[in-house]
Amino acid sequence: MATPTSPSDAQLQVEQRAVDHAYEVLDVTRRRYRERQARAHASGGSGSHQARTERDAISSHFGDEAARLEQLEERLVFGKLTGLDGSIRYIGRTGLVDEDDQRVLMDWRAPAALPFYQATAVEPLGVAIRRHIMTRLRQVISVEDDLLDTKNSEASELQGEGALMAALSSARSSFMGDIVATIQAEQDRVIRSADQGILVVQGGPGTGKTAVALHRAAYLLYAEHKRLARSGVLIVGPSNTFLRYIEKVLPSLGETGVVSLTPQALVPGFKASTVDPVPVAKLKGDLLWERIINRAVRGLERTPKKPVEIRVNERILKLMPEDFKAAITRGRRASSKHNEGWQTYATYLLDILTTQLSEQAEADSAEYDWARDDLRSLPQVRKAINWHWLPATPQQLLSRLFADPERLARFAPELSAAQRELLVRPMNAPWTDADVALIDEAAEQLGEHPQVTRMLQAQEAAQRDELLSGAQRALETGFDTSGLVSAEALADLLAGPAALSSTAARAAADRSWTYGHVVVDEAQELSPMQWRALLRRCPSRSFTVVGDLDQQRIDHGPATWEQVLGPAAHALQEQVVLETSYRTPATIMDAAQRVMEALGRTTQYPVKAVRDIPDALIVSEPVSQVEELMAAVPAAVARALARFADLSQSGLGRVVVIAPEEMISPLKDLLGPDLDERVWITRAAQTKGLEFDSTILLDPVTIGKRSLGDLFVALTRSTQTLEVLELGSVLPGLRTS
Ligand SMILES: Nc1ncnc2c1ncn2[C@@H]1O[C@H](COP(=O)(O)OP(=O)(O)OP(=O)(O)O)[C@@H](O)[C@H]1O
Repeated sequence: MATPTSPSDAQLQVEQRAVDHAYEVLDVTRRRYRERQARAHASGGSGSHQARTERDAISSHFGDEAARLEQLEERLVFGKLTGLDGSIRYIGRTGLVDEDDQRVLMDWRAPAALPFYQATAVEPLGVAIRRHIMTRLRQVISVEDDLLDTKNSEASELQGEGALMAALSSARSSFMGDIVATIQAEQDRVIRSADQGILVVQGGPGTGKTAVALHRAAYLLYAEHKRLARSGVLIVGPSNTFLRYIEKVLPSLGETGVVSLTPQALVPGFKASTVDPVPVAKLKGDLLWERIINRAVRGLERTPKKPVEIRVNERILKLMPEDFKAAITRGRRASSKHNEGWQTYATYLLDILTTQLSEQAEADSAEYDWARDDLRSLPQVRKAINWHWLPATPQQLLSRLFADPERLARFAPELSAAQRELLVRPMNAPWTDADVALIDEAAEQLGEHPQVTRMLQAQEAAQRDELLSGAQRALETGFDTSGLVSAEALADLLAGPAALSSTAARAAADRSWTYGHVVVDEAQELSPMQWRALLRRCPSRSFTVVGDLDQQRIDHGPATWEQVLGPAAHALQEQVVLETSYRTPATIMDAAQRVMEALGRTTQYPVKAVRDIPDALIVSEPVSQVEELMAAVPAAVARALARFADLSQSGLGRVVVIAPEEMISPLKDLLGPDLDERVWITRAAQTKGLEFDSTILLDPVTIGKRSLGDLFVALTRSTQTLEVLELGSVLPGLRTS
C-alpha cells in the first residue's frame, strides 16, 4: 500500500512551525470565546424574560465552545495531507481558522479529512503524501510519511505503522485513550458509515470495537450536530468500571453531550442491589414479560361481581357492576396507560354518584357541583372508586407479583410451575439487575399522572412507616378529578428534569427521554427485554451495536446477531466484522483461540493480532494445592510490575489478577492493603471491555467450567504479558506442544 519514509530534521522544523501556529490560533480562539461569553453575560440584567433567556443561551453557547476547546490540548495536530496538486491540509482534533479566515486545521471528521484515513497507493484519493505527526505536549517529536503516489508491493497494510505501534505498545493508564491519530481504514469506514437503523460491529477481543463505537459517536455528533445536540447520545456499557474507563475518550475529542449508563441504571431513580442466578436472569429477560406485565396491569382494573354500596350521611349510594365496567372501558379508551386512564374512570363514577345524591336530595342543578365536591372529599367514596382501578407504581406491581404464587400463576400462565417457583420471593426482597427491564416495561404500561403520582407517593411513605391504616388513608387521598394539575404538582414537575440545564443532564434524569443515537457496547449480553427498553429510548432506531458473540457469558446463548437483538432485529441494517486485534500480542491471541477450540467453542470470528511479543505468554507446571497457587501470586505480581519499574512515577502500567470468585478475598488478604495501586484483583466478568498491560490468571479451568465466555475474556485482556497459574489440571490448548 503506502511506502513509509524517514523525514529529515528540516521537515521536523517545518511541522513544528505549523504546530506552533495551530496552538497560537487555538489559544486566541479559546480566549475570544471566553471574552464573548463574559460580554454576553454582562449585557444588561434587565429586559423581558425572553431577552434574558436569549442572553443566557448565547452566553452558555460561547461558554460551551470555550470549554470544548479547552479540553483539546494533547496532540492537537496529528496529520498532514500533501495533495497530488501540491495543496497542503493539516488534520487535527478540531477545525481552526485564523484571524484572516485562513484554514489552519481540518477537523478529523470533516469530509476533506477522509483521505487521511482511507487513501491507499491503489486509491490515493488525490493525496501524494500522508504524514503522521507525533507530538508530546506542544513539541513535535517525530513524523512519519506514507508515499501514496508510488506503487510498492513491499509496502505496509497499516497506516502510520510507526505511530500505531507506538500507541499499541505504550503502557496503559486506568483510562482508555482516543485513537484519532491512528484510526485504520477498515475502522474509519465503520466510524463514518451512514446513520440508518442498527449497525452491528462484531469483532474478536481487542479489535477496536469500543474505540470505533466511541469515535463513531463523536463523528455523528459532528456530522449531525443539529439533531444530536437536541436529543443527545446514549452510551450503554457493561459496568460502572467500564464506563469510568472510557469516560475520557469523548471529551478528548471535544464532545461532552453524552449520557453513559449500564443497562442496570436505565431507569432513573431505580437501583438494583443484587443479581439473580443465571437461570432466573435468563427467564426475566424473555419477551413474554411484555404480556405478563400487561395482564398484571389490567388486573388492577376490576369489575366487582356485586353492586358496591357507599354510605353518605343517611343515604346509601350504589355503584353497579355495569357502572364499573363502563367506567373501565372509558378509562382504557382515554389512555392505554393504566395510571393515565384513572382520571377518566374516576370522573365517570363520581358523576354517577353525584347524580344519585342530587336525585335523592332533590337538589337543583346549582347544588350539583357542591354535591360533587363533597363526595370527592369523602374517604369511603375514594376508597370504593380507587379499589377497582388501583393506581400502582412499577415497584408495587412487580413486588406484589413475585410475592404471590397465586397471582403469578394467574398472570403468567405460560411459565411452568418450576419456572414460577424460581421467581417467587418475599415482598421486600432486594431488586436485581434483571428486574430493571421489567420495571421499565411496567413503568411504560402504567404511565404517569401527576395526581396518581402524588397518591402513590403518599401510599409509599405510609408503607415505609409500616402504617397499615396510613396506607388505607393514602388510598383515600389525592383524589382530584378537576383535571387541573395542582400548583404543588406543577412545582414538582418544574423542579424536576425540566429545570436541569444541559441536554445530557435532562436526558439522564428522564425515563421517557428519546435519544438521537444509542451506542451499545458488549451488546451480546443484553436480554430481549433489555433491547425492548433500549428501543423505547431511540424511536429512530439509530444504533451502533458492538460486541463479540464469542465472549458471551452464558454458554449456548444466541448464535447470531439477529437472535441477540430479539425485538430490535427488524431494524438491523448492516453487520461489519473487524478481524485485526490491536490489543493482544499474537502469542497470547493464538493461545486464547486454541483454548476455546480445545474446550469445544471454536471462535466464530477468528482474529489476527497486528503485533507480537515472543515471551508474552508465561505458563508453568500446575500446582495441586490452593495454598501453593496463592503462594505463587506475589512473585508473579512482582514480575509483572518489574516491566514498569521506570514508569512508577507516572502511574502508568496496569496489572490484573483474575481468579475464581472464591479466591478473590483470600488473594486481597494475601497481597495486603499496601498493594501497588496499579494492581487490581478481580473476577473475569468484571474485566469485560477493559485492558491491562499484564494479566495473571489463576485456575483458568474453574473459570472456564463456569463460563467459557468469561475465560475467553480473561485470556485476552493483556497488551503485553499473560501469566497463567493452573490448579490441578492443565488448560487444554494453552501450550503449543
Ligand atoms: N487504530 C488504532 N490505533 C491505536 N490503537 C488502537 C486502534 N484500534 C484499536 N486500538 C487499541 O486497541 C485496544 C483494544 O481496543 P478496544 O478496547 O476498542 O477493543 P474491543 O474490540 O472493544 O475489545 P474487547 O472486545 O476485548 O472489549 C485499545 O487499547 C485501543 O485503543
